[in-house]
This record gives sequence, structure tokens and C-alpha cells, in this order.
Amino acid sequence: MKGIFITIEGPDGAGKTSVIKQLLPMLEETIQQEIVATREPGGSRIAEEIRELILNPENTEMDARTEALLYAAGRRQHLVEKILPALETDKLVICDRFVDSSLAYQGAARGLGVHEVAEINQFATDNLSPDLTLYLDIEAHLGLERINQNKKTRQFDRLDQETLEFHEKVRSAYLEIAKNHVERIVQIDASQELGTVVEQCYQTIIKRLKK
Ligand SMILES: Nc1ncnc2c1ncn2[C@@H]1O[C@H](COP(=O)(O)OP(=O)(O)O)[C@@H](O)[C@H]1O
Ligand SMILES: Cc1cn([C@H]2C[C@H](O)[C@@H](COP(=O)(O)OP(=O)(O)O)O2)c(=O)[nH]c1=O
Repeated sequence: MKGIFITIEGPDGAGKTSVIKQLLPMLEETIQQEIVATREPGGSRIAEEIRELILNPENTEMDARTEALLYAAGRRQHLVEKILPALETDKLVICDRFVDSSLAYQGAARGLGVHEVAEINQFATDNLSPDLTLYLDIEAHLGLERINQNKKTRQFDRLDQETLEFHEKVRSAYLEIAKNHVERIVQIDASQELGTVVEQCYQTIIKRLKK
């Protein structure tokens, strides 16, 4: 498999969606390889249906393990339908969120255990790990402030109902995961101006592609 698998991670409001939007045309201009941009939760028809179920603000009674299993199930379907076929045909796949999100949100913040959630995801992904992960780091309250400022343009989902404390746990878990996987994860300060964050992401990807 010659494709390259890049994931973008970070707390809510870190700027993942905004960064990817600007990054794509920059990459398309400079590299020959075809790019497939996708996102989790979702990214395929069945996985988008699972996304609706997980993020529906009315599903307040959803159990934490059910939530973790649904994310893993959606991930499996998305992987089989979209990511693996792209990698098998040598494409560059850029995915907004992947397993690290489940480790941080369900494993750490929900308290299910990072190790336990890693195990169900190893089953779901058959141990596929990204070649590179850009971790956009931001303090939880800053990410939430960004989202609140732009509430009208963004859908309010079930995880947005969580407390600041929950989002702080997410961020601490990401920092720990990044520290433990320096060979794969590059940490970028997402509190900088958007243009600077995009440029740093771009340079990191180009450096990885030259390897
Ligand atoms: N570097 C930045 N500086 C200031 N605002 C930003 C920056 N990056 C993103 N934003 C704004 O913050 C909000 C959340 O960004 P978004 O890209 O949706 O984040 P995410 O996908 O990580 O949740 C958006 O309104 C976006 O315009
Ligand atoms: C992929 C994934 C996302 N999530 C959460 C993070 C987000 O709060 C929510 C929706 O993800 P997303 O649509 O990426 O939201 P945002 O643009 O705010 O980052 O799902 C998990 O809890 N576990 C996971 O495995």
C-alpha cells in the first residue's frame, strides 16, 4: 500500500475544519498525488447515519460504552468504504479525526479508559495507524469560545453540551497521547493566527512526503 494516511486531531474549536479547507488547495497545487479529504464521525453513507445517531442532542440517555462502540463502528465502515480503497490506489488521505479522538473523548474524558478504547479500535481498524497526525493544540476554553462566537454557522451537537471540565480532560489526554507518540504526532499551536497554523501544517506534510 503506497498511499499516505494523515489525520488531523484536536479539541473542539481547534480549527481542524478551517485548516483543512485552506490546506487542500495548497497541497493540490504542489503535489502530484491525488488527495482524498474526509472526516469522522461520518465519511460514508452508513457512517454518516451512525454520526447522526451519536451526535443527536436528543439522545441524552446514550451510554458511554454505546457511544464508544458506535464511533468505532462508524470508523470501521468509513475505513472499509473510503480510506482503504484510497490508500490501496496510492492516494493521500487527509482525515479530520480518527482513533485518537476516541482515546481522548471516550477513553479519557468519558472515563472508559484509554487502553480499553484503544482495544476496541484496534479491532475496528485492524491496527491501521496514520502515517502522520497533526495535533492542533488549543486550551479547551479558547476552542469553546471560538465555537460560541460562531454558533449560528455551526450545528449544535450532543458533545457540545459537555462541560468545560470535559473538554479540559480531552485536551490533557491529547497532550499525553502526543507525548507518547512523537514518531507519528506533530503538535501545532492552534491558538496562532489561522494562516500561521495552516502554513505549519502544510510544511509538516510536505516534509513527511519528502521522506
Ligand atoms: N486560528 C484561528 N484563529 C481564530 N479563529 C479560528 C482559528 N481557526 C478557526 N477559527 C474559528 O474557530 C471556529 C471553529 O473552527 P473549526 O475549524 O470549525 O474547528 P474544529 O473543526 O477544530 O472544531 C470557527 O468559527 C473558525 O472560523
Ligand atoms: C471521531 C470522534 C469524534 N468525537 C466527537 C468530537 C466532537 O465533539 C464530535 C463531532 O466531531 P466533529 O464533527 O469533528 O466536531 P468539531 O468540528 O467540533 O471538532 O464528536 C468523539 O467523541 N469521538 C470520536 O471518536
